[in-house]
Amino acid sequence: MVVTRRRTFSALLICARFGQKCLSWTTSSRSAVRFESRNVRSSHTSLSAGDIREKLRAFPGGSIDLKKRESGMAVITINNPARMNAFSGSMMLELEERVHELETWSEGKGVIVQGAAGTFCSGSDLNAVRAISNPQDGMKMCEFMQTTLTRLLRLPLISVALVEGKALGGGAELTTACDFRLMTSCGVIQFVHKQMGLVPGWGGASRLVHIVGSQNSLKLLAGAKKVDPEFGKQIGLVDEVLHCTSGERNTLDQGEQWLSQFIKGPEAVIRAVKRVVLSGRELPLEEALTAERNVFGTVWGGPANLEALALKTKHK
Ligand SMILES: CCCC(=O)SCCNC(=O)CCNC(=O)[C@H](O)C(C)(C)COP(=O)(O)OP(=O)(O)OC[C@H]1O[C@@H](n2cnc3c(N)ncnc32)[C@H](O)[C@@H]1OP(=O)(O)O
Repeated sequence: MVVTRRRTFSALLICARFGQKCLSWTTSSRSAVRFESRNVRSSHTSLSAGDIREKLRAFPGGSIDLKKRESGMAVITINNPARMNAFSGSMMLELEERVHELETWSEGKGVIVQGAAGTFCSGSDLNAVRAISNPQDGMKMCEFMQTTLTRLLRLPLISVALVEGKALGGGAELTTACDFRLMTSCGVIQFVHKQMGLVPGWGGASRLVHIVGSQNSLKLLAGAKKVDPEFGKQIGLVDEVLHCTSGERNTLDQGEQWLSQFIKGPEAVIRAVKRVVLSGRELPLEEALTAERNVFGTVWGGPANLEALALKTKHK
């Protein structure tokens, strides 16, 4: 089904207006959004996802773990340390399930994406890549991951990629599917695709251009340039540098502390903030303004607003 940009983004307006109902729209339709020329194509992942799911299932290993905390912060862990947290086929399927869980978590405010055992993610599992190296399967796998990562980025949660160690290939792409990137002083993000005779396919190039601009994206992709924390901050890819400590827990603590400054307060307000930023990021101005008005309507006169008015809050 080919739809115009306007029609696709009317879904975002529905999200803005009805909040929670947006989640059921997103998840029940399992909509994939693909940009083609000036149109947006909204297609069901099931068009091609059925058979690629079967193929992905044939490459098991590792897991994608999700912990949801009462504080409203969740942690996703890419867990396949024997392969530097490369994505096996089953992990791709599990990521989709975890994103679905977060889409339906109405108490959520933030999510951290990290790798297990001191490194982030080395991209797709090269064993699976070799087995599905024909263009048709490659494109289906890409579509599947693009859809999942687009859904991750569009969660009504503030998301952070916590890069400790290496984020390579698809792992580098995954970092761009979060709102923020934190990196330990010994971390590296590298789009190694060119060295593999590839370009990003999980949506990483499109998102990268939005984050660092086309000049920097060309440098990172055409040069397969290693991004260390200093360079990352300079080009706007990295938001904060964390201490490189031994022990995963410590890095996660630092990440949680950093994120907590942005998710303090009632979930309705935090989720509304994410929605207005998301519509500003993805919609043409007129539609973004409409979406913003609709989101505003969900918090104006709401409990947090009334409480602040009653307390005569001063912003000193
Ligand atoms: C659209 C998606 C495009 C993509 O993601 S393509 C994949 C891009 N990624 C890569 O090419 C990563 C290749 N791996 C490497 O460069 C190095 O292994 C890496 C990550 C720098 C780590 O180097 P070292 O610290 O020296 O460790 P190592 O090489 O001994 O690796 C430890 C074990 O992990 C394995 N591994 C690492 N990355 C993998 C991957 N992507 N798929 C499958 N296995 C992978 C590696 O083979 C090794 O296993 P083993 O101990 O030899 O059995």
